[in-house]
Amino acid sequence: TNTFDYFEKRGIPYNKPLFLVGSRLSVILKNCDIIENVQQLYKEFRNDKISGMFEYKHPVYFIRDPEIIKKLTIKEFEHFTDHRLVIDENVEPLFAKGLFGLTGQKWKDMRATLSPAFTGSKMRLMFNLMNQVGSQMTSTIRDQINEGISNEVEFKDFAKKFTLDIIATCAFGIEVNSFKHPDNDFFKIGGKATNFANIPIYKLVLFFLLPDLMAKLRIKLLDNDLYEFLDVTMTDTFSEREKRGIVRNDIIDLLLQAKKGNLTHDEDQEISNESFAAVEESDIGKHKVKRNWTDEELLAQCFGFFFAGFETVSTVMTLLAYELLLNPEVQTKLQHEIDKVAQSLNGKELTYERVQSMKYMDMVVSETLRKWPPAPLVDRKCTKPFTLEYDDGKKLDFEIGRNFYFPIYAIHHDPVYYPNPEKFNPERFSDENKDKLSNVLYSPFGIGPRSCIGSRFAILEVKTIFYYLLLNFNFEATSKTKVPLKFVKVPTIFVIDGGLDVKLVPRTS
Ligand code: HEM
Repeated sequence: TNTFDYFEKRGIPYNKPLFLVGSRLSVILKNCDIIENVQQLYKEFRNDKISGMFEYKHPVYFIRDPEIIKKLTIKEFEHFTDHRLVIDENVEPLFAKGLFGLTGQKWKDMRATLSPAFTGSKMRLMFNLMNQVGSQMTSTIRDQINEGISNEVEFKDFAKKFTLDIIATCAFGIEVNSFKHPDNDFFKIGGKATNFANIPIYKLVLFFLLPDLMAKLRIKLLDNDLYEFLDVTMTDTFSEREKRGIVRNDIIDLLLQAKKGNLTHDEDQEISNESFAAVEESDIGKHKVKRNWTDEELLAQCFGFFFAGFETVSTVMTLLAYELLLNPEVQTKLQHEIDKVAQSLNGKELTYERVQSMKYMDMVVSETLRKWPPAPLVDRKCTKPFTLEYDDGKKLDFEIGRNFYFPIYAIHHDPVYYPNPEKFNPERFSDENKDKLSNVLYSPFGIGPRSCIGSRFAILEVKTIFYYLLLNFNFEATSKTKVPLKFVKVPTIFVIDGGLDVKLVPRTS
């Protein structure tokens, strides 16, 4: 309890901590899910721009004010470059050495090495791989329904198959059709390893409370299965590619180019019709870097993409499906747009440009990410002392190692910024309305130089899959569909309790 007077001394309102658990009792007792937790914290001191909470024994600032969030994450980024990570790189290197876990200069260099792989022009090349997954998998589903297999699906599991196949082909060079071969190792191992709901709560608490002890005892947060599987698969793939000079325009190709220092930001080729939610790369991500990366460091990036992109994208897809069930008029309007694109293609393959041209699709995806941002709370760690001046004369000293949170979910649901926030309303992102939204009020992919590197990849994936699904099927609720959705009471991510049952009714042309 020696830290418990931290906010008192600084005159910051705070959530009274309890021995060992700090402000986290309701989470540990599983009394609330991540959304309820973020909303409680946001509303508790609603008139204060900054409040305090205790993550177990650690004091953490909770920043509610958009202008202060912007200042700390963008203008003063150099003082807050890192995330808080409780995983030791000697124990779980593939996790800790991924972009999310890297710190300081190494993070800057890796970000600059990787960011050219995620520009619009690289996404255009990678689109062919995503397109193949979308079109092949949808026709497998249609065939299966024609053969008499039930058209009622649990959508989260269904969406995971799509996202897993896309990550497998784009980041690992492996082609698996998880609808045809649901028992493939990639799906079995990946699904288990990335499900945070499977991590026992006591383990999470110990990692936050005693990270050094966990490292000394060499206890891992995640199962070994995934590390071993990806390690073997990827090491073979890297050497095979280099030996045979295979080019697939996937992330492995780009990493191998990056390893040789041949990958640069091609700004002149940036693509128009950018998705609204996509984040712009900062100058840090665009600087030229010459650094030799080891195979392990490159493998850690693939692992990181897998980890960051599998659960998040499948969650967004499931919540988008949920909103289409509840808002049939949105589904119909979206299908009109899709049908028009399909007609204009006249039997030819879907292209990146056509996907990007769908305005209503972009509005629907943007609104899904507003209402359901899969990362409801994001953190930063102070890496250089900083004094914040705010509210005409108030001062707050951030010392090295101190963390703060900014609550993406709560800002996206604050009626001051989004009137009637629980209503799913894609019109918020119409041409007339969207420009009123700043990058802090709308930040499903985080803010500033450290924001999500995979935003374009994620959005393209969702749009491509929904193009094929809605072209082929109407989504309908079944007698088992639960409304409203409930979430498993875990403190980390949205996990839909009991999943989402959807009936896929084949459309007749
Ligand atoms: C809808 C899906 C996704 C959402 C909502 C999402 C959201 C986020 C958020 C909020 C962050 C932290 C940003 C910050 O601290 O300001 C992040 C970081 C990151 N995301 Fe995503 N993400 C998604 C999909 C993906 C995909 C598909 C990939 C990879 C292909 C990816 C790779 C990463 C990486 C590597 C980071 C760490 C970036 C860094 O520290 O420099 N994400 N993401």
